[in-house]
Formats: sequence, structure tokens, C-alpha cells
Amino acid sequence: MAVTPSTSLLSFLQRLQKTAFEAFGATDFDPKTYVDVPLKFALSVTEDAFQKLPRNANGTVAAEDLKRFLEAYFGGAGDDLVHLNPHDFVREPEGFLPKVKHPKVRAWALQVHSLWKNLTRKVSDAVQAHPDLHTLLPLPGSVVIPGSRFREVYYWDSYWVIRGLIASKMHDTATAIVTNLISLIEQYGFVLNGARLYYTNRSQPPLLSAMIYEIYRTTGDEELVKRSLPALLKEYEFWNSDIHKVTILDAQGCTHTLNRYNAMWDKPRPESFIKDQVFASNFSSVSEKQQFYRDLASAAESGWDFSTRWMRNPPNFTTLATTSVIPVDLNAFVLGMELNIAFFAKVVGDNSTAERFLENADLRKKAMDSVFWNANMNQWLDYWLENKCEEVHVWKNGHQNKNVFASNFVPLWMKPFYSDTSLVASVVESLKTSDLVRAAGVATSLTDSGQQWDFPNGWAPLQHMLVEGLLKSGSQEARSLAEEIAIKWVTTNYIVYKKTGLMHEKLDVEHCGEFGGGGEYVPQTGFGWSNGVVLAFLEEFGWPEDRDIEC
Ligand SMILES: OC[C@H]1O[C@H](O[C@H]2O[C@H](CO)[C@@H](O)[C@H](O)[C@H]2O)[C@H](O)[C@@H](O)[C@@H]1O
Repeated sequence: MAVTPSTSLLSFLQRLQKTAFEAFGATDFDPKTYVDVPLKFALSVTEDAFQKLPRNANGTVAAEDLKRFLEAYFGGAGDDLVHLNPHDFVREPEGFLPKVKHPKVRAWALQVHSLWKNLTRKVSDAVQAHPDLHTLLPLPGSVVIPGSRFREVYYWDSYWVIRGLIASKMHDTATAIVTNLISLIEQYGFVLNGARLYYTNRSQPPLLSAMIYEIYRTTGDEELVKRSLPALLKEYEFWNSDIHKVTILDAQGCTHTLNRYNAMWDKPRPESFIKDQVFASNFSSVSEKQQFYRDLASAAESGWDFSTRWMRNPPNFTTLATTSVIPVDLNAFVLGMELNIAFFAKVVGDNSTAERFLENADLRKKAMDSVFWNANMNQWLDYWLENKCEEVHVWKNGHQNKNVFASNFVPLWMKPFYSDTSLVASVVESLKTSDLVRAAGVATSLTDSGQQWDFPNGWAPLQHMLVEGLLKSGSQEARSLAEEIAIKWVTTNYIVYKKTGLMHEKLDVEHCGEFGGGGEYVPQTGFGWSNGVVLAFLEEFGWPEDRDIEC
């Protein structure tokens, strides 16, 4: 199985992380900080000084000594990404959110819009000059980061950041993000989870073609389409290579090819090294540990890190088996990629590529109908593989995951599904009665596991995909449900912002006006995709003067 080699810089920073954990203790400890800090001197010099630190009998370093060492030998985490004033930012762009009439909501939307200034960064010249001293990867253009501990650009977050930037009329900043992601494909063959050395072993939900589609739809930038197409074809190969590909023989005897998440990593994630090792200590053999680490990193590749969606026996975390799941949403995203590539190929006049990708999309649609669709629940369900090593898996009814997740409705975001009127009617009914739609938005799942991609958390990207899918269907009932969800989501973001002065990464959809929690790090603020989705919803639905905004 493919594994990306580790580097001596990462191995050293992992040792530093462990030493810091022992010296400073668990309270307020964020392991990611210690793999993000830039080195001031060559690795050999830094390692040498680290070796010479005084240690007590059990090998730990005193907190004061470690603090002094950190100050002398490292910059601050995030110092190597410098703030940048986006040149296309204006305080109130012409034509900004024309349907938002309520003065309070409009004033808040302008504040959210102004957050792009806080979140826009450029990789410092120091990284370009000495990449060996940084885990941050050099990028050609400006980026928009999610915020707080997420101080680098992320793949799928960027889609919703771009949707917000488009509402903010910041097309150049949006294009610069795409240019960076394309440069990652050129160098690594795929878009990384994020632009850090420790993310080079995995991707994230593939939405680059959707970003380019949205920018093209707004700007008509054919040049962008032309230079993106080769990179998209390369990315498509990555997702359809052996590690991500699964073949299924369905109940009618037809063979289908679908995709799964599968990170090229079988060690603890450097950014969460200690926690991963503690969980892996439940396994005795090396191969079991390696498989568990691969499944952890693959859950990170899915963007849903972590969730009962990937557990054989939820909520037991050590039963995580992401690579044994064929995920509904991933295949919907790849279907979208196929349609977008076909569209772009037409734009540049490459008709044979367009034809080929329309055929691929058609085959994937059939595969999704056959493997995921559950006509009793009127949802698309993830499929659990019995034995991952089989060349061809024989489809079995009992292997669909009957638990309800927001991802079970993501195919509705894609044209072949939202344009089927009778299908839409049954899916809308299913979503309404699913229990997912709560006081403040759509829940991620119905299981309160303590993991962040589960109940009661609601995430901006999930709200947006469902709302947009419902809207695009054109059905009146679907539109009403879309508007109901969007109003709930905007309201809870507004109230939380008024209470805390911040935009949050995830929200508690059971309680309007509360932010979310759970998972392996403290709740983060900033926050790229939340800002993007609020602006996109306000652009679409507006906010009338006579509608109060309260929980
Ligand atoms: O450090 C732990 C994990 O954090 C990231 O995941 C979460 O934040 C991302 C940025 O907003 C988001 O894209 C992802 O959906 C979140 O779950 C990171 O992507 C993981 O790889 C990392 O292990």
C-alpha cells in the first residue's frame, strides 16, 4: 500500500511536540503548534541544541528550559504566513448583497465581509528562501485561511471561502486561491489536505473543479479554464487510481467503479501524534496499528474527522475503518468533477474529452443509483466493504449504512439528481422527516458521540450543499425547505456573533445561538467557510426589513 515518506524535519518536530506535552501538561496544549513552528537555524543546529537541553531522570525537560529553547530557536506558529491586504477588498462593494434590507443584518454582513482582511495571507519570503526550515509549503499567490489554529490554506474549505468571496466581489482573491491549489497538483499530483508538509499524504473532498466553475460563471475567465484543465485531468487520475478505486458487482450482475478515501499514511498524524499513538496502543500487532493510522488519516482526507460514519461499532473510536467505506458524498463530488471537466473541455473546444467525461459521469450516476440508493429510506447510503482486499466486491443489501447522516443527501447537489422531479419530491420528504433539520440548521448525524462531525454539530458546508441542491431542483416545496434551513443558519450565526464577537467553525444546531464542540481540538473561530456560507445565503435569499433576526 502506498505510503508517503516522512521527513527528518517532521520527525524532529514530533519529538519536540512530545517533549512540550510532557513539560507543559495537557491543559491548553495544542499539538499542532509544535509542527507549525518555523526553525530559525538549520535542523542539525536546532537538533543539537535540543539534545543538549538538561533532562531529569525520566528524560523530561523543565518547562522554563523548554520555553527558553523555543524562543531562541523557533519563530511563532503562523509567523511564516504574513498578513496581506487583499487589493480587491473595498469596505462596501458596489452591488453587495442587494436583497439584504434589514439594517442590523446588513451591518453584520459588512462585518463578516470585512473578515476577509483578517484571513488573507501570503507565504513569507523566508519560506521561499529556506523551505527546509518550514512545514509551511511555498505557494505562488495569496490565500484565505480558515482561522485560529488553521493557519494555512485548506482544500475543501476553499470552496465555501470562494463562494463568499464571490458575494464580496473579490474575484482576484478567489482566483489566487485556485492558482495555489493548481500549483499543488502540479507539484504533488493532487490537492493536499492543506498546504503543510504533514498534509502531503492525503487530499480532501475534491472540489477544485467546482471552485473554478463558480469563478468562471461569475467572471467568464476562459484563460482560467484553459490553464486549469490539465491540472484537473491530473487530479481526476489521482482520485481514480488504484488506492481510491473500488469495483462492485451489483444485484443485477453489473460491475461498477466507485471511489473511497484512502490516505497514503500508516503512522500517527504529526499534528496529533500523541493522541493517535494512545488510541493505537489498543492494537497489539504492527499491521493493525498501521491500518488504524491509515484509517485515521483517511478520515481526515474525508473532511469528516471524526465521525461515527467511519466506525464499525459506533461510538467506539478504535473501530474506525474509513477505508472500508464507499462514501456517498465523495462519489457525488467526483461526479461533479466529471461534469465540470466535460463543461470546461467544451469551453476550450476539446470535444472528445467532453464526450469521455460525460460518459464517465453517466456511469457514475448509474453506479450511485445501484450501490447507494435506498428506496425505502429515499436516501443515498454509504456502503461498507466486507473485505477490503477483494478485487471485485459483491453488493449486499445489509452493507448499506442505514444511519442517517447529512451526507446521505449530498447527491441532491448534483445536476443528474436535482433535475429528476419525482426523485426530488421523495428526497425532500425524507429530509423533512429525517430528524436532521433542527432549531438552528441541519445536524451532521443523529448520534451524539462526542466527535465533531456528529450530532449536535452543524457545519456550514453541509448546510450549503443541501440548501443549494434543494434550490436547484426548482420545486416549490424544496425551495421552502431550503429557505427555512438558510434562515435558521444565518440567524444562529448572527446571534453567536453578537454574543462572542466571532464567527465560529461549527455550531450547535439543537440550540440556536450556541456554537459547537466535541472532537480533538477546542472550537475554532475566524472562520473561512462559515463566513462564506453566510454571505452566499444572504446573497441568495436576502433579508427583508420586516423580518426580525432572533432565535
Ligand atoms: O488537526 C486535526 C485535523 O484538523 C483539520 O480538520 C478540521 O479542520 C479543517 C479546516 O477547517 C476542515 O477542513 C476539516 O473538515 C476539519 O475536520 C485537518 O483537515 C485534518 O487533516 C487534521 O488532522
